[in-house]
Amino acid sequence: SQVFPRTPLDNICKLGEKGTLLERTQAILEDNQGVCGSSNKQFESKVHNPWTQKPICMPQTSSNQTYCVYTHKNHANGRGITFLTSPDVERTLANEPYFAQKFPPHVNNFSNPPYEVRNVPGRGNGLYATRQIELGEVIVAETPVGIFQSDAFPHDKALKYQYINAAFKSLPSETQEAFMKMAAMHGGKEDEITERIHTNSFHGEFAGLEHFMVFPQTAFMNHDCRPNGMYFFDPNTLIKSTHAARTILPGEELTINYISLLRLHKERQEHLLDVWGFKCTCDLCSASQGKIQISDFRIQQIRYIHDGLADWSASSYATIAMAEWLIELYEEEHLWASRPISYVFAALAYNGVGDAEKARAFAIKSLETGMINRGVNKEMGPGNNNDIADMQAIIKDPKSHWTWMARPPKV
Ligand SMILES: C[S@@+](CC[C@H](N)C(=O)[O-])C[C@H]1O[C@@H](n2cnc3c(N)ncnc32)[C@H](O)[C@@H]1O
Repeated sequence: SQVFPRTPLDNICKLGEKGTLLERTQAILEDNQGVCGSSNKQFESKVHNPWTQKPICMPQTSSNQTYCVYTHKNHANGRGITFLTSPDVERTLANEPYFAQKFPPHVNNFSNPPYEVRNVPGRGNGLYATRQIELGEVIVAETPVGIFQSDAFPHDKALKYQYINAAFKSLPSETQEAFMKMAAMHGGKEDEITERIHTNSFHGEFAGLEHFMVFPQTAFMNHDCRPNGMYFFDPNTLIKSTHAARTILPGEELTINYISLLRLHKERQEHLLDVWGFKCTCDLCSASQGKIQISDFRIQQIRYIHDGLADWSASSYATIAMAEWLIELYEEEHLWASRPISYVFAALAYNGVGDAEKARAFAIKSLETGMINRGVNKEMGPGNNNDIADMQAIIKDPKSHWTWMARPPKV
């Protein structure tokens, strides 16, 4: 992959060191031209690869940390991307192939989508299928337009808004428009850009540090505790792809999960309220107490079976019957978006007792039903984060996989 030279820190315009807040904000909005004063003029002609404009840095804090706006205006076929992050993180970005890659035509292409935006009282906008969407079909594939290190939101609100606005204003105007179409529903305590970041961001890690990522089209999708969409963020390409987790009929709302699907009702409600700032009104959360209790009971059983099947020690309580039961529980619970996981568990469990045929059949099924949100990603799972590779290995040669006969049948 191509490596770009990084921007040395002293080749950066440090805003906020002088002038009033108004002057500084104005300076940022004027695209950072001549705002650093004459001492920095000597740097102005230098190259800032891979960035298309000169990085803009906050004044350093007492901890000597600074955060800067780094923008690539042409990224992903002209959509643009801006980072508000630390120079340490930026150093690692410069080694990533994000800026050299060619994007497939469906990425950031929102013409002729299989959905329309509709407004539903109580939930704001959402995406609704305008035709049948098949299992696995791509619904949205897009790159983030803004990536903000979570630590880069200082308590000094004026300073925070100044730099967040500078990041926003550095994006192409069409991308700014898409950004402003996102909902601002996080309590109204922040400015309009920050409010949108808090309402719509997904978490991601860059250089091991937490960042908020903004995907304006995916952001139209409401949360559902039993969603019909599943997504995967590929850290190597920065593409977030959302796919149908089952056949979706015309008129159905397209939904994703903002949080883990295996939390109990109360845990989900609390988390969505505390972190996302809304009370979930999805079908499951709006169901009768009886239905919610049955769902919670299934989730508890799923968690128990997961723990057993993930334990490959001699004292594990896992059985093959549990693996079969797990698949039924996922079906009954309508956990389409994570259903492939149940097949992964079953494939490994059958391989563990030396049933190659069943192991292979479930491995195939896991790949057929999606595995989208597994990708090369982490999260919980049967012991490692290489589910796809594991399933492919079992399909190819079950006996060469480490689980082969690793759990002889109990007598
Ligand atoms: C990422 S946005 C989703 C799109 C948004 N509805 C809009 O109008 O653009 C997240 C916001 O949508 C609303 N929302 C999403 N899922 C919801 C749900 N299950 N129940 C209630 N409100 C929901 C909440 O206001 C939340 O802050």
